Parts: sequence; C-alpha cells; structure tokens
Amino acid sequence: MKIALIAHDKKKDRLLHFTRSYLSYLEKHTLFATGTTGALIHEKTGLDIHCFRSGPLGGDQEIGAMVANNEMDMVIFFRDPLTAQPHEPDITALMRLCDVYDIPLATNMGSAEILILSLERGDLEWRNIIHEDKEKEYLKKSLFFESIKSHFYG
Ligand SMILES: O=C(CO)COP(=O)(O)O
Repeated sequence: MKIALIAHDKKKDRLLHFTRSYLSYLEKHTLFATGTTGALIHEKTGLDIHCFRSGPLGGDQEIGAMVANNEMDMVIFFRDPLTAQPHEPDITALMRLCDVYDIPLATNMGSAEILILSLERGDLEWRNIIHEDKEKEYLKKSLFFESIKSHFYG
C-alpha cells in the first residue's frame, strides 16, 4: 500500500515517535512524505521514503494529486490545529480530496494508530480491489485503442 506521512513542525516529534513504534509495519509499504517530514523520518529511522516538496512549497498538493489519481491508499497527517499555516488552503484541499476519494486519513496519533493496526490486520484489502479494477479498466482502454489503431492503420 502507498502511505503518506506528513506532520506540521510542532507535531514532527510525535510523528517520529509513531514511525519508530510502527517501523516494522511501515517498512512493508511504499512511503511518501512532504519534504521536511520525509527527510527527518528517513534520517532518524532509515525508512525508505519518497520526499515531495516541503508542505508550504506544494508538497501537500503533490500528495493530493496522488489521492485524486487513486494512487494513495492512506494519509497520516499530524496537523497542528493551534498554529496558523501559510498554506492552509493546500491543507484543506488535501483533506477534502481524501474525503472525495474515501482515502483513510488520520490527523492525530489516536486515529493513526487505529489506521495502521487495521492496515496490518488486512482491513484495507478493498484498496487492492480498487487498484485491480483500475488496472483492468486501463487494460480495457488500451486494448480498445489498439483495435482502433489496427482498424485504421492496419
Ligand atoms: O506543512 C506541512 C504539511 O502541511 C509539512 O511540510 P514539511 O514536511 O515540509 O514540513
């Protein structure tokens, strides 16, 4: 599964604690993060993680694009509700897209633990069905285009 890990500055320690505690679970998956969060997690835990741009520079939007393309299976986003963020619209947009596409989103430690435990238990297998359907749809489309191409161009 593809998991995004994001934390605002005052929540980064907490997310680090979370990743250390669930390291053996997380390392089985493909991890993504906003720039500063990802660099920190990689440095402190050694986890392989794809880092997008820093949040204020577009990282939340890059993760949002994956959500919109149904390429992200879970978002763990330790938000700081007590500090104003310069890129608040990007944050709202990312959470909105999670709601649009029914992507599991945890915005604090309590819900993140529930999500990661349920992922480990296999409760998110429905995401694989969605990926398989998407692949079949893609295959169907490319076969369709192949047949049109050979019809017109031989
Ligand atoms: O601001 C963020 C999410 O909105 C996090 O960005 P960084 O990981 O680059 O600090």
